Amino acid sequence: STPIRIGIAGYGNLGRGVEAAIAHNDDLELVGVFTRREPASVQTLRPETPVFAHDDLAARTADIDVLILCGGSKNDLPEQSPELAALFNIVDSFDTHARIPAHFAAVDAPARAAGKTALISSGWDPGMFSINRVYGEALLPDGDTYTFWGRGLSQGHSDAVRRVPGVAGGVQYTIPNEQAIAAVRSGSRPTLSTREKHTRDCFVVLAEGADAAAVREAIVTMPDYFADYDTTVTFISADELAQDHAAMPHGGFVIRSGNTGEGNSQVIEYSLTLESNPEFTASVLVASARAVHRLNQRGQVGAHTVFDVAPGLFSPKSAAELRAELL
Ligand SMILES: NC(=O)C1=CN([C@@H]2O[C@H](COP(=O)(O)OP(=O)(O)OC[C@H]3O[C@@H](n4cnc5c(N)ncnc54)[C@H](OP(=O)(O)O)[C@@H]3O)[C@@H](O)[C@H]2O)C=CC1
Ligand SMILES: N[C@@H](C[C@H]1CC(C(=O)O)=NO1)C(=O)O
Repeated sequence: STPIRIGIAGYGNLGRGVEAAIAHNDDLELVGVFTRREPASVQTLRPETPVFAHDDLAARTADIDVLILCGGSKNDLPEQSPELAALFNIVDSFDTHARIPAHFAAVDAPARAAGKTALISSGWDPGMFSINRVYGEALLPDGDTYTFWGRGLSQGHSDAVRRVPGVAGGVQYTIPNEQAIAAVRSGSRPTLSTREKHTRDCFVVLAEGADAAAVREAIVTMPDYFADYDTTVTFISADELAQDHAAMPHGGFVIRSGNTGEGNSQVIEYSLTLESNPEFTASVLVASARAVHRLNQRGQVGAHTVFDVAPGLFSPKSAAELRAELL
């Protein structure tokens, strides 16, 4: 059958991961990368990948079935997703949880008006972890849900750090509280505040002439990202960042601990162990692009989240094949 033609909007860790992931999916074809920078300055994973200017997108609506947005959630996606949802079927990984309802509304209107389909906030959290939280609550109404991440590199928080004025580069690691995890695993269903579950460690390269105290304050007080956590900021050199912080492992798990009928304890757990956060997230985004293409073919326009997508739509297999092989 005809391959699904994919565009990548924004080429960072995630964009590179999508470029790699498309090569693992025979039913997908990469049209090219679209960047706000000078196209010739962008080094892609595969030399044959075409690179275009972001502004060329408006002229390419007939060439792309689904555009995967790989910009940062802090500043890029709030602007790009609504704008591009009016031109293309899109997938994004928007992960500023507190703002997902507003982002959904901002994308839904232009998508509907254009007869396009959007899937926002795909990935693993939000995304695969969200799906498992909703299953846990639906299956075990008498229960509590817990999510733990790391220790690992959060791309959303790292992007947010890099957008702070005076920051030349940086990463953020999320560290789970081991006592909190033990309490959850004991089945005691503890009440835990955001601050009691994780701490956040930032490693930052200061821009020339920037004020370290002002940068630290801007990070640790940042709403929706750091304000609710005990956060450290350590200043390092650009060489240390390149040498010691290039890998992007991550992972975590969702637990639903509940009780059924005659008081029996039931526990559901879904976990991820990721050597590369961006490559795994990209794998979810390309499967999401397949689902969005099918939803649009069925006339299901407007914004969607992973809660609105039947699991089979993520698979390249037909419904009949899935029934025969995976049911
Ligand atoms: N839902 C989920 O589970 C997950 C979501 N995410 C989301 O993915 C987002 C993107 O993460 P990530 O790819 O790591 O972010 P990056 O900082 O690597 O890239 C973000 C954007 O910055 C621009 N950019 C990239 N490199 C450079 C550079 N050297 N100089 C200038 N600009 C550059 C690119 O746009 P352009 O090419 O147009 O310049 C790119 O799209 C995160 O903000 C996070 O919110 C990530 C992981 C999981
Ligand atoms: N969206 C996260 C994916 C997970 C990781 C995370 C965290 O460490 O706070 N929250 O959700 C990311 O950008 O990496």
